[in-house]
Amino acid sequence: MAFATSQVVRGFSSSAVRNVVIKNVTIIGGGQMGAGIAQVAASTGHSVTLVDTSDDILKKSIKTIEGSLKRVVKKKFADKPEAGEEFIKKVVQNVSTSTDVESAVQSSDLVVEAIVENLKIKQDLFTLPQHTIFASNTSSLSISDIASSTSRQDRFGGLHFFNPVPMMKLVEVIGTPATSQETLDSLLNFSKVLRKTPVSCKDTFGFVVNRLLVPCIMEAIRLYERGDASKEDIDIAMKLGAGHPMGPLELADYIGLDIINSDPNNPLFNSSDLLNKLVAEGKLGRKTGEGFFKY
Ligand SMILES: CCCCCCC[C@H](O)CC(=O)SCCNC(=O)CCNC(=O)[C@H](O)C(C)(C)COP(=O)([O-])OP(=O)([O-])OC[C@H]1O[C@@H](n2cnc3c(N)ncnc32)[C@H](O)[C@@H]1OP(=O)([O-])[O-]
Ligand SMILES: NC(=O)c1ccc[n+]([C@@H]2O[C@H](COP(=O)([O-])OP(=O)(O)OC[C@H]3O[C@@H](n4cnc5c(N)ncnc54)[C@H](O)[C@@H]3O)[C@@H](O)[C@H]2O)c1
Repeated sequence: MAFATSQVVRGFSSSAVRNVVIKNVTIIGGGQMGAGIAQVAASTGHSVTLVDTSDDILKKSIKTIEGSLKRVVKKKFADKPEAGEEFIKKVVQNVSTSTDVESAVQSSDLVVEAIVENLKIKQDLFTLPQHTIFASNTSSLSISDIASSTSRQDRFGGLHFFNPVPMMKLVEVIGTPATSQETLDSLLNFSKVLRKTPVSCKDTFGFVVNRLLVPCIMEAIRLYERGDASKEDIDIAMKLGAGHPMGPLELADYIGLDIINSDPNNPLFNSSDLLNKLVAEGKLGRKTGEGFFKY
């Protein structure tokens, strides 16, 4: 770990901020989001350790990263396919895997948690070395609640990426009242090093994007559930009428219906019988081959 002074970091008016230079990153959870975060961190020269509960899952995560990198290099190295192959090799070499969370975090400057959306499981994760910054990629849980299980709340924040991580430019950086300025600066700076655009947000429910996006998705589900419009027409309407790249039902499948439904009792998100039924049947969207649509 080292400290750096960088000029104006978005969201802060001071002309010089002190932040931890992040080189070694541990990502816990190698699913859709964890694999994507590992990929962008490794692509920008970080040494990444990806942690999950089994070697089989981790093998799948590396396959996902390789598949996504192939799509990235197809455009980036269109004229130089050999350089593209070399780039993929280098990035994959920057990623090691582990099922032992305690040892994986020992030399980390930053740990990003991207495991299942469950407060208790997130809180139970582990104890960390002193200097490490801990960040959660939670979609909807309170960062303060997750941090409350640790005695390191000054070095704890939210780092909320968007799916698919390699393509989506935004990162929401969330501070709680206990998060130190140095931690916030470090997370903002890290996001920029990943070539993302960070925005700052307080630890408020859904942060910015999900506070606005999830009610839209839920209204789309209810429209369909009531039979007001077909699922295809709802998606076409929002693509062509509102300029969204995906319709809300296609996007729900893309995110994962279990993730959308992870806080069904929240009045802001107000779940639906149809969504509960699909999740209960294991129809979680693209990742299981069926959600609102079949894949
Ligand atoms: C209460 C709980 C809350 C629940 C909600 C949770 C939400 C969560 O917290 C936040 C979110 O993430 S919200 C969700 C936020 N997310 C959204 O809202 C996503 C909305 N969707 C989109 O932005 C677009 O549909 C995509 C970018 C996904 C695909 O683009 P498209 O034009 O429709 O289709 P295309 O032509 O196939 O692809 C175009 C280019 O992208 C490339 N590519 C694609 N995937 C790739 C990957 N994984 N890797 C690498 N590359 C990838 C592809 O190769 C192609 O490259 P080319 O070189 O140009 O040929
Ligand atoms: N899916 C999205 O679009 C999206 C977007 C932004 C944020 N998020 C958030 O990111 C997190 C992960 O979501 P996802 O869609 O990648 O889920 P996912 O189901 O694809 O992946 C979760 C991974 O975590 C692993 N895991 C579970 N418990 C673990 C533990 N104790 N230790 C190590 N690994 C463990 C699982 O094996 C799985 O591989 C959630 O908090 C979610 O709310 C999701």
